[in-house]
Amino acid sequence: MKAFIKELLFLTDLGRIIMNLKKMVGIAAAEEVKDGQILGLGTGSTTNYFIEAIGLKVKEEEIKVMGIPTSYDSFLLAKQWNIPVTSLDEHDIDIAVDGADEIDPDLNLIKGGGGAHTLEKIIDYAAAKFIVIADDSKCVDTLGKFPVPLEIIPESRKTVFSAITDMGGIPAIRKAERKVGPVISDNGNFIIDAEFKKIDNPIQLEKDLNSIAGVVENGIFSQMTDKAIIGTSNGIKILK
Ligand SMILES: O=C(CO)[C@H](O)[C@H](O)COP(=O)(O)O
Repeated sequence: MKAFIKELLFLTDLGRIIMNLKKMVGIAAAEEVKDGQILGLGTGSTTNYFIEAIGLKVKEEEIKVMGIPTSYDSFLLAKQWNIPVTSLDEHDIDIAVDGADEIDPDLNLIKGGGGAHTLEKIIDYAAAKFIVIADDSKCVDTLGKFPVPLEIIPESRKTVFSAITDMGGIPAIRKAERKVGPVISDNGNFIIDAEFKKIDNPIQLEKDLNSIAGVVENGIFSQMTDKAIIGTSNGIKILK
């Protein structure tokens, strides 16, 4: 595995970069995991590489760990890799590793591109250490180009939409693919996306959005990331 990391660090073929960068940071995050730890297993194509790298270490009996998945998707992948699964009821989390849709220089994030941000936030925020992994296309000066995902109670759609509009956002229901109608979250709620274009104060907006009745959770993760492992064409960049 070390040889593979070395090979990826010196990748120069731009055509393979994004996928390989995701794999590179997934493997790098797995290198931080110690035997016996409880892991928060994030959701998304980048985190899938982390879960896979942990699965390989478990298979090779390099480490014994347990995972707490942040979605049905990461639960199924953990099962596929024979990573024992537990819950927050049973264990505290040592390290949570998760992806992001946007990362600002203060390590505030927008997450929820996969609609899993509610459980991701519960698990990532509960971890003793929260590491975000991403390729460098996710790094921005100011959050907001990526619309903020929100999980909402379906009955609250109209009032949530008008509250978001009053706050300067443009809300839209996320439409499902290969199913008619809205995306339904793992918790049975609607996922909506609110465009704010430029978020000057993510800490305040995270609080304000969650104060709207009917909002279960929003996808701004402010002030909680301990470390970001960013994949670039020149190798790995660590942000703290
Ligand atoms: O927040 C998430 C899912 O809800 C993902 O972590 C985020 O969308 C990044 O995904 P990817 O690694 O596929 O780019």
